[in-house]
Amino acid sequence: MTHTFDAIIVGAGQAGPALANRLTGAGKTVAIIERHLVGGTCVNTGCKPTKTLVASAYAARLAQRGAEYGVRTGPLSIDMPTIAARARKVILDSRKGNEDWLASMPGLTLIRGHARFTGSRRIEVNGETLEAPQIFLNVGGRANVPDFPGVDEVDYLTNSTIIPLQTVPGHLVVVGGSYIGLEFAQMFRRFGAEVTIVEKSARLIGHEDEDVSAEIRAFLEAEGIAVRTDACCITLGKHERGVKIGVDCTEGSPEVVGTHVLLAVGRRPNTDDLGLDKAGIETDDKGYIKVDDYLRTSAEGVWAMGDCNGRGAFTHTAWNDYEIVAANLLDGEERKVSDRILGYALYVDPPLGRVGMTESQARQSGRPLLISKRPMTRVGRAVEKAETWGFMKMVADAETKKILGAAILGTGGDEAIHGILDMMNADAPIGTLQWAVPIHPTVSELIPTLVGNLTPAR
Ligand SMILES: Cc1cc2nc3c(=O)[nH]c(=O)nc-3n(C[C@H](O)[C@H](O)[C@H](O)COP(=O)(O)OP(=O)(O)OC[C@H]3O[C@@H](n4cnc5c(N)ncnc54)[C@H](O)[C@@H]3O)c2cc1C
Ligand SMILES: NC(=O)c1ccc[n+]([C@@H]2O[C@H](COP(=O)([O-])OP(=O)(O)OC[C@H]3O[C@@H](n4cnc5c(N)ncnc54)[C@H](O)[C@@H]3O)[C@@H](O)[C@H]2O)c1
Repeated sequence: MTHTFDAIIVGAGQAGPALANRLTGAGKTVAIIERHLVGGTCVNTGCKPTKTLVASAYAARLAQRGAEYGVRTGPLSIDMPTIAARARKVILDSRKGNEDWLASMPGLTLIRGHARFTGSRRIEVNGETLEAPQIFLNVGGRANVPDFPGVDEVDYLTNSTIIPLQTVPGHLVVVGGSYIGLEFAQMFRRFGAEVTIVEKSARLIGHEDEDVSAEIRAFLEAEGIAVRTDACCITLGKHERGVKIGVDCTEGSPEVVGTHVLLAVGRRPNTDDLGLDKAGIETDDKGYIKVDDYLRTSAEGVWAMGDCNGRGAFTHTAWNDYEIVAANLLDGEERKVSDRILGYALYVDPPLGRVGMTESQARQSGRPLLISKRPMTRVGRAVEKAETWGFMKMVADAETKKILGAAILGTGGDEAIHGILDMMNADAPIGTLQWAVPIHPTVSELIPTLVGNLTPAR
C-alpha cells in the first residue's frame, strides 16, 4: 500500500523537526522518518552530552586548582557514574523535549524505521511505500572508522560509546586532534586519565592558524596531555594493558600503549544506505549530497539539510539550513547558503570562538589587511579569573574597513566572539565600534581596543 503525504522528511536531527513544525503549521501533511533516536547526533551523542561532560571537567579543573584561589577542600575524587548520569539526564530531557514537540504537531506522522528511496520521490520504510511531491533529507553523519590494520581486533571507542563510560580510562589514546579528539582528550585528562593525542598532520586543529594550534597544544601539554603529531600509518592491536597503537611518527616511539583508544578522525555522511541512485540524487566523492545555494539536490523536489550536504558540520549550520529552506518555500524569500557567515567554537578550556576567515585565509585572498592581536594576559577579566591562556585576534580589509574574521582563544571566547559575528552580519565597518561603551570587566570590552589597534599586516 502507498501512503501519500505533502512532504516527507528523513531524519529527526536538527533541521528535520523544525521544518516539520513549519510545514505542518502551513497545513501540510508530513511524515518524518527516524531510524534511531529523535534529536540525532547533537542531542544524543554530540554537542549536548559533550558540553555537559566539558562542564564537569571544568569543575574538576577548578577543584584541582582550588588552592591557587585560596580555596582548600578535602582529597579530590572523580565520581564517573555521577558525571555520566548528568550527561545522560541532559540527553534524555532534550530527546523527550524533541519527541513531545513532534507529538504536538498536527498533521505529522512520526515513523520509526530506516528510509530508503525506491524511486523518484518514493521512499520505502518498514516495508511500506511513502510518496510525496517534496522530500527533505536530514540524515546527518556518523563517526568515520577507517580500515586501520587491526581495527577489528580491538574494542575502540567513538563519540557514541565514550559518552556513557562509567570508569575513567587508565590511559586514553585519542586518534585525531581536531574538535572531537581535543574536547574528549582534555576532559578525560581532567577526570584523571593519562591521555595521548595522535594526529596525522603536523599540528593540532590544522585548519586554524598556526598560532592558534600552537597555543592549544601548549595549554593541553601544560595539563599533562602527550601530543604526537605527524603520525602516519596508524595500526591497532591488542596489548596486555589494553591496546597498542602503531604510529609512524617522525620522532618518538613508534608505538603508544593505552587502556582505551578513541577514534576521532572525522565523520561520514549517512548516505550510503539511502538508495539515492534510485532517485537520481548525486553525491560527491565523499558521499555528501550535492546541493545548490538553495539546498536543492540534483533531483527535482528533493532538498538536503544539515551535515549530509557537506555545507556545514555544526548544529547551528543544520538549523540555518532549515531556516533557509523554510524561508524560501513558505515565506517567499530568497535565502542562500553562501550568505552565511560561519562562526563556531571549539570547547576546549579555554574555548576557541571563531568567525569568518582565518589570518592565513585572509592573507591568501591577496587583499590589503589590517591585523590586531592581544594576549589574554592583557585582558583584565582573564587575569582576575586566573585564566590567561590564549589571545584575541582580528583581521580586517584595509580598504573596505570591514572585519574579515576573528579568533578569541581564551576564557569566555565562545560567547565574546558573538560581538564580532554580529558586526560582520550587520556588515558594519570597524569604526562602528569606536564609540561603543562595553561593560567592564568582560572579555568583550577589549573588542573595541582590538579594533583600535588594527595595523597594516606585514
Ligand atoms: C562529539 C560531537 C560533539 C559535537 N559538538 C558540537 C557542538 O558543540 N556544536 C555544534 O554546533 N556541533 C557539534 N557537533 C556537530 C553536530 O552534532 C552536528 O553538526 C549536528 O548534529 C548535525 O545535525 P543534522 O540534523 O544534520 O544530523 P543528525 O543530528 O546526525 O541527525 C540525522 C538523523 O537522521 C537519522 N537517519 C539517518 N539516516 C536515516 C535513514 N536512512 N532513515 C531514517 N533516519 C535516518 C539519524 O538516525 C539521525 O537521527 C558535534 C558532533 C559530535 C559527534
Ligand atoms: N565544538 C564543536 O562545534 C564540535 C565538537 C565536536 C565535533 N564537531 C563536529 O564534528 C565533526 C567531526 O569532528 P572530528 O574532530 O572527528 O573531525 P575533523 O574532520 O574535524 O578532524 C579529524 C582529525 O583527525 C585527523 N586524522 C584523520 N585521519 C587520521 C589518521 N589516520 N591518524 C591520525 N589522525 C587522523 C585529521 O588530520 C583531523 O585533525 C567536525 O567537523 C565538527 O564540525 C563540532
